[in-house]
Amino acid sequence: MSTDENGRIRSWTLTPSTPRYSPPAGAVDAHCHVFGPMARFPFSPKAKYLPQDAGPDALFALREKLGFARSVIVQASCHGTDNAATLNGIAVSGGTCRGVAVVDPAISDADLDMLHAGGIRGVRFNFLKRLVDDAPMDKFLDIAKRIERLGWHVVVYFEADSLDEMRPFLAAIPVPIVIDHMGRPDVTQGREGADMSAFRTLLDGRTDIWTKVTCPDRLDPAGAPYADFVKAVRPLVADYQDRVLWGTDWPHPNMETRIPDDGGLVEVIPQIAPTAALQHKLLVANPMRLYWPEED
Ligand SMILES: O=C(O)c1cc(C(=O)O)oc(=O)c1
Repeated sequence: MSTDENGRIRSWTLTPSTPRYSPPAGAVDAHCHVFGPMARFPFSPKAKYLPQDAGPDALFALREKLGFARSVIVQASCHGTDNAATLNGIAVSGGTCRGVAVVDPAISDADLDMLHAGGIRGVRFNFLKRLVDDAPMDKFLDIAKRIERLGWHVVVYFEADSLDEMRPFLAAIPVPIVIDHMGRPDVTQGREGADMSAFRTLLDGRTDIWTKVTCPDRLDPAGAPYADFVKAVRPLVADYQDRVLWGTDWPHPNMETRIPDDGGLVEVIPQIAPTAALQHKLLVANPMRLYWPEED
């Protein structure tokens, strides 16, 4: 745990290892965040955690070290619905970042257009009670309908025990859906455990539901080298290879007691995607289709 004199938490390591595995050219980290810097981009008064600054410079330095070319910055809950920090990260990236926003349901069409011009390509709906005060499904559905004209998708974050109540909501969404961290299955149940099976049923119901095969550090209680995560997730990558994404999740919000080594997270990639063809889909072809479709 690393908390500074102002009570601000650091949830990422300052000394990540250099991974032995080298991602393919053009690899995309499709799930990471920026925090602040707070002096320019204050956190939301409703934030459930107060992190130290983790701005674009630190993100780009890590990306370089890990061998990634592009990033998708996902608006972190600590910034609420003010996407300025995310837009700043995209703006200073020279075209190498795109983003996913969190929006107030009352947002105007003009403001959605402004987000698009700033590199946003999706909206995130967060259902974790420890992260947000409310998650109004009817209003989220309205947003999902309004972003269709922009060619965006929605990113949904929920936990495995709420999957059943999510099903009708997800079924009503008219745009592609990306599920954060596979809806947090209990990976110790194994590849055919109840959580993974329920999640596969969801993926089987629609061909435009994608998922991020991310966060072994959050999902595998045994920690590195994340053997249970690998066992449960490798078959998922093989079976849904055209709709899986990978990301570091840096700066790992809330992971202050189990800070992962980012290099160690990259080492997991060739274990869940064991061939060059799978790695290319996971790290290049799939995220490019979703976030840089004009280059596809
Ligand atoms: O599980 C988490 O604590 C978490 C939090 C956030 C966020 O605060 O936005 O994002 C994530 O992807 C994961």
